[in-house]
Formats: sequence, structure tokens, C-alpha cells
Amino acid sequence: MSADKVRIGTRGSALALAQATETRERLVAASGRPAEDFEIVVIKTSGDRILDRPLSEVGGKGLFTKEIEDALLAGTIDLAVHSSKDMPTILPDGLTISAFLPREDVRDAFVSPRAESLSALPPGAVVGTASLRRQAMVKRARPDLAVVTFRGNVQSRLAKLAAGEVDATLLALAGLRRLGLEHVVTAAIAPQEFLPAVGQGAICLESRADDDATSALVASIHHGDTGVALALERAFLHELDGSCRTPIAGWARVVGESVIFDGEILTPDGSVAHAIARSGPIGEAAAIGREAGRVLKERGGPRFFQG
Ligand SMILES: NCc1[nH]cc(CCC(=O)O)c1CC(=O)O
Repeated sequence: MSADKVRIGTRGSALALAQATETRERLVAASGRPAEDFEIVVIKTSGDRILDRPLSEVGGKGLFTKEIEDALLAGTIDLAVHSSKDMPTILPDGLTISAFLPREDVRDAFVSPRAESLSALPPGAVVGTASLRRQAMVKRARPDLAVVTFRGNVQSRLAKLAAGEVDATLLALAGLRRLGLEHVVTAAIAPQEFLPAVGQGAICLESRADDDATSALVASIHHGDTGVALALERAFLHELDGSCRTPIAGWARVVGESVIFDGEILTPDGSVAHAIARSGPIGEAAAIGREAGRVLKERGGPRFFQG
């Protein structure tokens, strides 16, 4: 960290900028330093450049994080702000997740001008989503619907929906709230129906492992319960080691001194799914996640993890 300014690296999408701004506001409040001490640096990632193909086809992990991590390693930024959902489970050598901010609502939002809910859509209606997990869950709930891949940032997806390209879409409620767009939500979907993605709704802060000044600064805004939940979810995801073609869901939350977890893997067409539920002491979060991942991997067998 340079003596005067803390340089905060982020993607340039409206959601990414909202997350970086929230981080800066929390740092200002916790440190008592002026906002000018925190400089937001916009970095373009491969995920921002490639807009014409489903990301699962582009392949490779870290499409939304790599260039930002390179800037951290090069020392041109001090702190990176990411959606935890977009973070690979293995970080480059020399980097560490130094804090999580308090998690937003984890639920998926159903957004449609045509129907009140997924179950109320007319037969054959078209649902657009780029997420393999959401595609599989829509197909499971409504095998009669047409599911199409639908990429772009939140605003461009809402524009396509308004233009009638699709009849409905699903987006993270957290992202819509952070963008001040909660009013577009038709219905929030219960997590029991659509189990969220690992990390959904949680912002994570990454820094250089040897940068003690930045670690100390961000420790003051770390949210412990979110950290416990994410330790479990990320251990689960890491153990499954799914390719980016495997629909995987997982949600952990702290209740008192315990952590409660639900996880699921599905085939892309939603026809076969394996679910798991676990709970235990918060101190064992990562071990619980690893065990749950091992059990589901075993139950799914190799067909879940091809491609
Ligand atoms: N993969 C894109 C992405 N990464 C994080 C969010 C939403 C915010 C969050 O989950 O924290 C989104 C968009 C979406 O799923 O609607």
C-alpha cells in the first residue's frame, strides 16, 4: 500500500462500480480517512471483452478476476473488489482474500413483464439466462419452457427483456439491489426452490498476502459471519472441482454458533440432481464444506464432471 492513497481495483460495470463504492464508503467510515485517500481504478477483464459467447464455452476460470489480480501482483492497485460468485477457488500465489463485506440477499429474482412467477409463465415461454445453474433449475421446474443463453451486464439484460427478446429472466437480487433496481423484480425465489450459487450476494476483497497495511485496514470492515459462510461454500466448490459446465449450487449461513449448509449438483438439463444438507460448529466450516463436496462428488459420479 502506498503511503497516501489506497488504490481500489474493480471492473467497470455499473454493478462492479457500486460494489467498489460501497467498499470505499465502508473504509472511509471505519478508518476516519477522507474519501480522496481511496482511489477507484477501473480494469477491463476478459469477461468484459467477450460478450458474444456463453462464458462456459469460453472456458477457463477467473475471466472476471485475472486482469485485476495481475494489477494487484504488479502493484498498480492495493485492493481488489470482486463478486465472490465470480472468484475461482484457487488464488494466484501471493494473493489472499483479506475480507468479506456483509452479504446481501442470496436469492435469485424472477423478472418478467408476462407473469407473476416462473410457474405462471405460459407453456413455451422463453427464459433467458447465461447461468448453467439457473438454466438447469428452470428446466427442472418447467421442462416445457424454452431456455436461451442470455449474456451481458444487468442493464443490457433488462433492456433485452423490455424489448421482448425473452419473456423472463433470472438475476441475483443482490445485484439488482446494489444497482437500485429492486423495483424491476417480479418475485424473489425461495432458496429452497432455486438454491443460490456459491458466493452469491457476497463481495470479497483481495490483496497481496504480504501487504500488512492493507490487510489491517480491510480487517476493520470484515464481516465474520459472511466469512464463515464463504469459507464453507468455497471449500465445497473446491472439493467438487466442477468444470464451468457443471451446475453447482451452495448456500451456507450462520445461525448462533452453528453454520447450516445446503448444496446441490444438477445435470445441465435439470433431470438429475443430488442435494446435501449439513450443519455444525462455525469453527469447522471449511471441513464441513469439504466433506459435503466429497460426498456429492461421489454420489454424482464422473458424468457430472465431464466437459
Ligand atoms: N456472473 C455475473 C454476476 N456476478 C455477480 C452477480 C450478482 C451479484 C452477486 O451475486 O453478488 C452477477 C449477476 C447476476 O447473477 O445476476
